[in-house]
Amino acid sequence: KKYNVAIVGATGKVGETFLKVLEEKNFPVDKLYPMASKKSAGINIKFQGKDWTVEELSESSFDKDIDIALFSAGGSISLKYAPIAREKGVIVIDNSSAWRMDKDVPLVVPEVNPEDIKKHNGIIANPNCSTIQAVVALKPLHDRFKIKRIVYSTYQAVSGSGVKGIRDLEEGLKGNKNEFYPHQIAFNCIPHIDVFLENGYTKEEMKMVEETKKIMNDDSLRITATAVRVPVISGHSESINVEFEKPYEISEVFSIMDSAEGIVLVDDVANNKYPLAVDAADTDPVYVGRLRRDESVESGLNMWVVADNIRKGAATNTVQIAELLVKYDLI
Ligand SMILES: O=C(O)CCCc1cccc(C(=O)O)c1C(=O)O
Repeated sequence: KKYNVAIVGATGKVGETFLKVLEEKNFPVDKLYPMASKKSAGINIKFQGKDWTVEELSESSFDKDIDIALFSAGGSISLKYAPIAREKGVIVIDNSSAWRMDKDVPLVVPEVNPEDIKKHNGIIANPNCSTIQAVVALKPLHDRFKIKRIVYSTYQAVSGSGVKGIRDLEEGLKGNKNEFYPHQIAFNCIPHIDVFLENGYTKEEMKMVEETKKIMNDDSLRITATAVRVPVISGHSESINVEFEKPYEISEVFSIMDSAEGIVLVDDVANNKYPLAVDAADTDPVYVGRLRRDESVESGLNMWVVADNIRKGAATNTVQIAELLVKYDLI
């Protein structure tokens, strides 16, 4: 069977990666409907050996025979158009935060909570990139040792902000002033991603806290986060400290990580081997390393987790969700 797929935000960084990953995975697409804002309408897109024309997104865009719509065009577009698409019988997989915490919307990472997809009511949410890579690494350990507390510290690539963030870094490195970030990102670290909230955290930090609990289906988890922008183009790196309910052996952690789905263990510090953003760029795995006991608590562990924020962090995870719909015969 082949499916008619709409791509909302087809010309953005994530949108173009949706297309790249759909092709790489040979997803069975019959008709492609690339959609974007007026300024991108008319652009030609080559996909699976054919030419497709970008149409301007409108309220009637979903009046045709579309099976799945992949959204990555910002929260306001998702809030307005996902319900319109759903009304027409389209299954929406949304990459924005607009629907993630809605109780009727499953928030899915296929390696972590694939079954949740069966509860969908027409909209499925793709988690925040920093959350996705973290829960892929944490889920196998949570299943075995029961996590009680998580401390996230992230080092996030500028591509997470799209082309404007990338340009700020490239221009900044040439000594030109910044346009997009509140401060110079070149030669700097900025502890400010998204907006600040009443509690002094940023939205990016609270996304990690709240989305982790929903995906792991455990509101008892105690989580804190600090999200930092760093002068890297591709690949988010994260230092993750966890405290378990149960005691553990470090050798068992290594074997769990080495065999877990979606994870590549890179941990051989005697030979300077540990996950690096430049190695993760343009690949799909979540890379885990620097595994070591946190001696300051009863049963604690430190790790270093790296992944491509545009691929596994957004586009690949979304396409994997589409593949799950097919696998579970939900479409
Ligand atoms: O900056 C980063 O490194 C990741 C942030 C990704 C992002 C950017 C703008 C808006 C949203 C949003 O959907 O709210 C999101 C998101 O949460 O996926």
